[in-house]
Amino acid sequence: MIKGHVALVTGAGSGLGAATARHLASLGATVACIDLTEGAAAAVAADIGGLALGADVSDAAAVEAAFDRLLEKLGVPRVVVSCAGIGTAARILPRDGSLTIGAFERTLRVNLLGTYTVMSVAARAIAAAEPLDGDGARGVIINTASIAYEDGQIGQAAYSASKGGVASMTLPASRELARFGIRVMTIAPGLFETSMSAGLPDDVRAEILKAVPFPSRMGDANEFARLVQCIVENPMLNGSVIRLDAAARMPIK
Ligand SMILES: C[C@H](O)CC(=O)SCCNC(=O)CCNC(=O)[C@H](O)C(C)(C)COP(=O)(O)OP(=O)(O)OC[C@H]1O[C@@H](n2cnc3c(N)ncnc32)[C@H](O)[C@@H]1OP(=O)(O)O
Ligand SMILES: NC(=O)c1ccc[n+]([C@@H]2O[C@H](COP(=O)([O-])OP(=O)(O)OC[C@H]3O[C@@H](n4cnc5c(N)ncnc54)[C@H](O)[C@@H]3O)[C@@H](O)[C@H]2O)c1
Repeated sequence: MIKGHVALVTGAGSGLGAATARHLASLGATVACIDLTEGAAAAVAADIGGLALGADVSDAAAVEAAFDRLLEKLGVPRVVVSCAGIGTAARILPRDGSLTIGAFERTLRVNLLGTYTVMSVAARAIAAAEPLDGDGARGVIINTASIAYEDGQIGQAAYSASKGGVASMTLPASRELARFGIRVMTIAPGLFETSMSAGLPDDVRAEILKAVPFPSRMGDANEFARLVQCIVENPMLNGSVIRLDAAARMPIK
């Protein structure tokens, strides 16, 4: 379902998405790279002979338009990996008495609604495609949560809620899309070396790394990409959330 097929990666302009796009291309896939930052997607797409598509995943019309272009240029993607997302750090009750409801809404729109939107548009196209094997497999959708869905820190109520939603969608989505031969899986990464984690305060990152048993380091984006490959290549992986975290459990803050 990789070599000689089309794949779609969102958030492909950076970090885990970029590494996944590159890895799938190295395995013989033709990869469409969606990102809010079209230039970043274009740089990755140019490197791997893929297609760059600029779109905000929280904007359904933009996602549908990007998908229409993907179908026109490359055809139906059989592997869809949603990495697009934002990290939000905001207290429910900051000292200044402000409300952080806007930050919550923005986080849920991108991380949860954006993931649902891409999954919906992709599933519609994949369900109409020819089955690829004796099982009737047509494709696999892999979403990205975070260990914060279970170990959320102070200031991560919005982020953890968004990732908890992504994790919770996995089983019902896999149950519903089974009739179309579409598998749905979620990866919940721990701390990985990307632009997102680079933006964390040094003390926050240091505290988290103390709680990473082995290997006690940040993950490499290629290690995420290799799990994507494993999921695609093993048809028995369906409806589950896989923590990819070196046994980390995040501290309270
Ligand atoms: C990215 C991948 O998915 C993997 C991961 O998830 S990696 C983990 C990422 N972790 C995070 O992003 C952490 C998110 N949280 C934060 O960054 C911080 O909590 C925050 C920026 C929201 C707040 O920062 P913080 O340092 O607490 O500053 P601030 O809110 O001003 O509070 C300073 C002090 O005032 C106190 N205070 C804050 N709000 C208060 C209030 N409403 N009333 C009274 N006291 C208050 C706090 O107790 C704090 O003291 P503390 O040291 O005992 O906590
Ligand atoms: N890096 C980590 O430690 C870590 C850990 C757990 C989960 N995650 C999750 O992994 C995913 C990838 O994160 P990353 O570390 O590679 O971050 P990153 O910031 O390096 O990459 C995220 C990419 O998503 C794009 N993006 C953001 N909002 C978008 C939107 N509305 N529409 C389209 N594209 C958008 C950004 O432009 C960026 O290129 C995110 O969902 C993140 O929450 C990251």
